[in-house]
Amino acid sequence: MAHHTSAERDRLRTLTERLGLSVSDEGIDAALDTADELGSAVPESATVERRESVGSMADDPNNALLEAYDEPRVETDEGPLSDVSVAVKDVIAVKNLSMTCGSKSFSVVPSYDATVVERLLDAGASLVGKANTDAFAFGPTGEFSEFGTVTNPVASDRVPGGSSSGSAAAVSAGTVDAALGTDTGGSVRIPAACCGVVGVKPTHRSMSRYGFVDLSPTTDCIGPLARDVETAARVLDAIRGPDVRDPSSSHVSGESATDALDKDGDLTFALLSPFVERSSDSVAATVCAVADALDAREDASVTATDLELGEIETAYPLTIATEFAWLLRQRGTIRGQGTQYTEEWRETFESFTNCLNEHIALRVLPAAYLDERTNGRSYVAAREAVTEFRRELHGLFAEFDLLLAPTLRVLPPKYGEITATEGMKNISGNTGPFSLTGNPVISVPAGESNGLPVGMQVIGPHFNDARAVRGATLIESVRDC
Ligand SMILES: NC(=O)C[C@H](N)C(=O)O
Repeated sequence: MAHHTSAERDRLRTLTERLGLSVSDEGIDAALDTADELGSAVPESATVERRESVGSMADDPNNALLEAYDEPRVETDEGPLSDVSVAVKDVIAVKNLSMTCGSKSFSVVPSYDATVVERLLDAGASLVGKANTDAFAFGPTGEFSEFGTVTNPVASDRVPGGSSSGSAAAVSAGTVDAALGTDTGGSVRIPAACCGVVGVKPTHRSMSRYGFVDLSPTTDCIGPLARDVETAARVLDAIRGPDVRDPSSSHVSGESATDALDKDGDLTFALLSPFVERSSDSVAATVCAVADALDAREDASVTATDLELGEIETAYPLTIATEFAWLLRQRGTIRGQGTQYTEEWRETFESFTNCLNEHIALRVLPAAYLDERTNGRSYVAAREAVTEFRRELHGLFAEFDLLLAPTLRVLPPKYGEITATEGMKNISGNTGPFSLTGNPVISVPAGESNGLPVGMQVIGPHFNDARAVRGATLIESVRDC
C-alpha cells in the first residue's frame, strides 16, 4: 500500500463529495493507489469487493432476466425477425418495463421504447424482457449487478463476463434466441466469450443510442448477442442506421451484414501478436489453432503481425472513467431525458449518485482525480494514445481485410478472482482498445480449453461490420478442426 499525504486524501475526499459518491477511508486510499498507477508512478493496485447476491425478479435459474412479460411482446408477425425472441439489457429503455441499470438506486418506468427496441419490434421480434447487467454497465465480470450475480450456463463456477452478463447467459442457456447488450469497452464481447456465444460490437455511432443510459459516449455501442453469426447479423441489420432522435448516430450506412453471409471472395487476416502474447497459453493455443485452420482454407490467409500498442492499455480505463465522472457531474446520462422522463425520474436521478457501488467508485475516482490534478491533461493524453493506435490500425487495414485477437487474455475467471487493475487487464485489455478506436468487432467462439469457452475477436474497418460478419462465419466454419 502506497503512502499518501493527508492533503492528497482531503483533495480526493472533496472530489468524492462533489461527485456525490460515497467511499470508505480504505476506498480513498485504494483510489489514490490506482490514480498513481494510472499516472505511472506507484505500482500498487486497488482491490474491489464482490457484492453479495440479492436475488432476481424473475424465475430464471441463471438470474439472467430481471423482468419478463407474461407473454412476449410482439408488434407484428411479419418481418425478418419474426422467428427470433429477444431480451434487452436493462440499460436500454423499454416502454412500461422498469429500468434499473442493474442498480437498486435507479428505477424508472420509461414511457417510450428506445429506437433499437422499436426497430426490433418493427422487424417482428418477440420481446421477452429485460436482461441483468452489472450496475450502470460498469463491470467486466457480471458480478456487480445489485440484483445478484448471473450464472454462466456453460461453466457454473466461472463468471459469465460483464457487463451484458444477463444478455449472454439468456442466449447461451437458450432462454432467448438473441439479446441486445451494450459495449463500452468489451461488455458485449467479454460475456459472449465467457458464455460461448457470438457478440457484436458494431462500428461506434452506426446506430441510435436514443433511450440508452450513457457510460462513456465516445465508445458506447449497442450490439446483439446470439448463438450463431447469422442470427446476430440479422439482428444487427434490424437495429442499425441513423436516427433523428440521436444526432450522434452517423448517416453513413455500411453494407448489409446479412448479405455478407453468403458472399464469396478471399479474405486476408492479420493475427495481432501483442494481444496473443499477452494471453495465457491455453487461450493463445486455442486462438492460434483456429488461425491455422483458417489459413488452411483456400479463400483465407492469416499472418501473425506486430503492432505498437503505445499507451492504449492505459487510455481505456482513463477514458471511460473520466467520461462517466463528467456525466455524473452533469447529473444526466440518458438521451432524450428532456421530454421523456417524469419528475419522479428526475428525483431518482438526483439521489442515485450517492448509491453507486464501490466497484464503480473505485474505478471512477482515480480517473476523475487525475483529470482534476492534471487539468484535463490525463484525458487529452488518453485521446492522443487513441489517435496513435488508430493510425496503427489504419496501416494494417491497408494491408489486410480483417484483424484477429483473443477476446479475453485468460479463460473465464472464477467468481471473486478479478480484484485488481492487472486482473481487469486480463479481461478487458484486448477489447478496450478497439472500443476506443470505434471499429466494428465480433467475438466469436473459437473452441474450448480445459472445457471452458474461448472467444476470438474479428476486427473490421469502420462501417464495414459486414466484412467482420463474413470473417466471423469463416471462423465458425473452421473451429474445432
Ligand atoms: N460497459 C463496458 O463495456 C464496461 C466494461 N465491461 C468494463 O467494466 O470496463
